[in-house]
Amino acid sequence: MAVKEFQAESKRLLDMMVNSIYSQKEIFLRELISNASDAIDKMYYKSLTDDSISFDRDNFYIKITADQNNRLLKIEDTGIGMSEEELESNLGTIAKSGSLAFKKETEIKDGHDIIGQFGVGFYSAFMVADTVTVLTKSADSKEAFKWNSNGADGYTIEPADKKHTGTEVIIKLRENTEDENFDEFLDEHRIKTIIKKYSDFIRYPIKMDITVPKPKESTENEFEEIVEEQTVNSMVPIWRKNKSELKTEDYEAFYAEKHYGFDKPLKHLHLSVDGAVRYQAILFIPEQTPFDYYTKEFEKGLELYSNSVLIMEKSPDLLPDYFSFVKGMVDSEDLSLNISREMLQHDRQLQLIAKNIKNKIKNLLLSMVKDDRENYETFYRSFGRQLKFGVQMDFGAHKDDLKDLLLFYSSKEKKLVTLSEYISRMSENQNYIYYATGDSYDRIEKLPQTEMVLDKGYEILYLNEDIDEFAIKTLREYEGKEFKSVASGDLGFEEEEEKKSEKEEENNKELFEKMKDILGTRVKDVRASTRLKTHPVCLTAEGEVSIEMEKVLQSMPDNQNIQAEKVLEINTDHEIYNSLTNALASDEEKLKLYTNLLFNQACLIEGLPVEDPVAFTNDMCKVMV
Ligand SMILES: Nc1ncnc2c1ncn2[C@@H]1O[C@H](COP(=O)(O)OP(=O)(O)OP(=O)(O)O)[C@@H](O)[C@H]1O
Repeated sequence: MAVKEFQAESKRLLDMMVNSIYSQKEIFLRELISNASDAIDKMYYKSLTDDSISFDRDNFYIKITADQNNRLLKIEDTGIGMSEEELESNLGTIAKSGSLAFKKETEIKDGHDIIGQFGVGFYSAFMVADTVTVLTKSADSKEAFKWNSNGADGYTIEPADKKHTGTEVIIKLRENTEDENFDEFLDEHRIKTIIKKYSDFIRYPIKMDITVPKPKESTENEFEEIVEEQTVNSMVPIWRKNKSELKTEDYEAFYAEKHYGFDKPLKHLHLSVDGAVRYQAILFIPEQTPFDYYTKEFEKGLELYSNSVLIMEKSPDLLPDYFSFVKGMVDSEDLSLNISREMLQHDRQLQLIAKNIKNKIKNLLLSMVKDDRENYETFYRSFGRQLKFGVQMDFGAHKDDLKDLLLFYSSKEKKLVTLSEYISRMSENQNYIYYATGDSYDRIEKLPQTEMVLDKGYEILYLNEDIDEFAIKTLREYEGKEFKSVASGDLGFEEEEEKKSEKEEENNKELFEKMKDILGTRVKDVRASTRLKTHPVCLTAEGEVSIEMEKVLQSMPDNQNIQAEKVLEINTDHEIYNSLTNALASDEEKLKLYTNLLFNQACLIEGLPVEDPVAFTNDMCKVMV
C-alpha cells in the first residue's frame, strides 16, 4: 500500500502559531532579531571557506526602525539573505528551518551560536502584523526578491530592488483594538526595552535611531531634539568574557544593571563548565534580604539564556529552595527548548546544571565560612534563617549539605560559631552539644537552666530564632555528638549526679507529689533539680516538644494546642526548699500558695504566659502581708 505524506494545513498551523504558542506578543522581536543574527553568523561561516567574502565586523549589524506614520516596523540585517528558492522553502513552509539545515550541511562543530532550529520563529510576527514583507538579497545572487503575506491568504514572491546583501523584514502593525495595543511596538523606548530584555547579548550591534536632546548651539539651557543612531545592545555578555579581564566592579555593575538587587553583592561566582552539560553562569550572594524574601510573593530563580538569548526571567528549577537567595544567570547551548523558546522540553540538562550549581554555591559559602567570616556573618544575618529552614525541609534530606553552613552564638566565644568549631573545643568528658533557647542572647544567658552546664565549663549554643530548635532536632547530631537542650530532662552528666538526684527524689517524694497534685495538668512532674545552682526553680521539658517549640507552635495560625511535657524542677540547695518542707509539715494552704507562685515564676523566666495574672499578683500580695 502506498504511503501518503501528510499535507500540512499551513493556514491553520499559522493560526495556531499566532494564537497559542507564545505567552507574550513582544517575543516576535526576539525571534526576528535572532533570525537576523543567524543570517550574519552564516555570512561569517561562509567567509571561512569562501575567499570572495571578507567578514569585516563593522559591516555587519542589525537595524530596527519604527515608522509611526505608516505603522511600520523594520528589522534589517546585513546577513546572508535568501534566494528565491530559499524564500520559498524557508518562509513558505512552516516548521522548515533553513538554519538547522545550514548547521547540518556546514557541519559546524562549534556552530552552536546559530539560534534557529524549529522553523517557526519568523511567523510569530503575525501576532502583531497585518502584513509582513521580506525584502532580501542572497550573498550568492545579484537578484533581490520580495516575499509578502498577510498570513491568512498565503504569500507572494516577486523580484525586487535591493542594493545590499541582506534582509529587511517589514511589519505592518495591526490596528489597535479595545483590548490590545499594537502601537507600543512603534515606541522607541518600548522597543529598546524589549531588545535589552531578550537580545542584549546578540553578538552583532543592534542599531536604532534614537531621539536625544542636545544643547542648542550658542544658547544656554536650550535644547533641541536630534536623532542619532545608537547601538542599543551590550553585545558581549559578561559571562563570555575571560574572568581575568573582569574586576569585582564589573560584576557589581552587572548585578545592578540586571536589577538583581539594590545592594552590593557580597560574593560572585563566574562559572564556565564544559562537562556533561556545557554552561556558563554568574551567580551572586546578595548582602541584604529582599523585602519580600520571607513571604509567599518572593519568586526564586535564575535567568536562563540559550545562546545568549533570554529564555526565562526566573527559572526556579535551577536553585534549591534553601539557596533561593542566590541571584544571577545561566547560559547554556545544550538546552532542549520547546518550540516557543519560553520553556524547556525536558529537564535533564537543567537538572544536571542545577545539581552542579547547588554544589558550587555550597562550596562558595563554605569557603566564606572559612576564609571570609565577616562577610559570611553579614550574609548569615540576612539568609541564615533560610538555611535553617533548609535543614528542616523535606524531612532533613538536605541537612548534610547545610550543617557546616550553620552558625550559632556561643556562650564561650560570645560570637557566632560553627558546629565544627564547637566540637573542636569539647572536652573529653563532654558527650553532648549543649544548647539553650530563648528570645535573645541576654535572656538565654540568664536562664537558670544554663547554670550547671556552664559551671562544668561546657560551651552552650544560644538559639534565639523560632526555627533554630526545629533545625537542631532535625540534625539530631553532628559528627556523632548528639544535641542536648539545657532544659531537657536528662543533661547527660556523670552518674554520681544522677544518683544524687535519685536520692533526693526519694527524700522528697511526699513534697513533690503534693506539689504535682496542686499543679495538676500544668506539669508532668515535679522533681529535684540537678542543673540549678543559685536559682530556686526552673521549668524543663520531657519528650520531643521543648518549651521553646511549644511557644512557636502555639503562635502558628493552625495552632493545634501542642504542649511541652513540663517538669518543675526545685533547687534543693536553695532556701526556698526549706520553706516548702516547712509548709508541707504545717500549712497546706501555704504549700499551695508557694507552689503556684514558683510555677508562675518559672513560666515567666521561660517567657511563657502566666495563665491567670490576677491570681498570680494576689498570691504575691498574700506572701507580703
Ligand atoms: N533575516 C533572515 N535572513 C536570512 N534568512 C532568514 C532570515 N529570517 C529567516 N530566515 C530563514 O528562514 C528560516 C525560518 O525562520 P524561522 O524563524 O521561522 O525559523 P528558525 O529561525 O530556523 O527556527 P526557530 O523557530 O527555532 O527560530 C530560517 O531557518 C532561515 O533559514
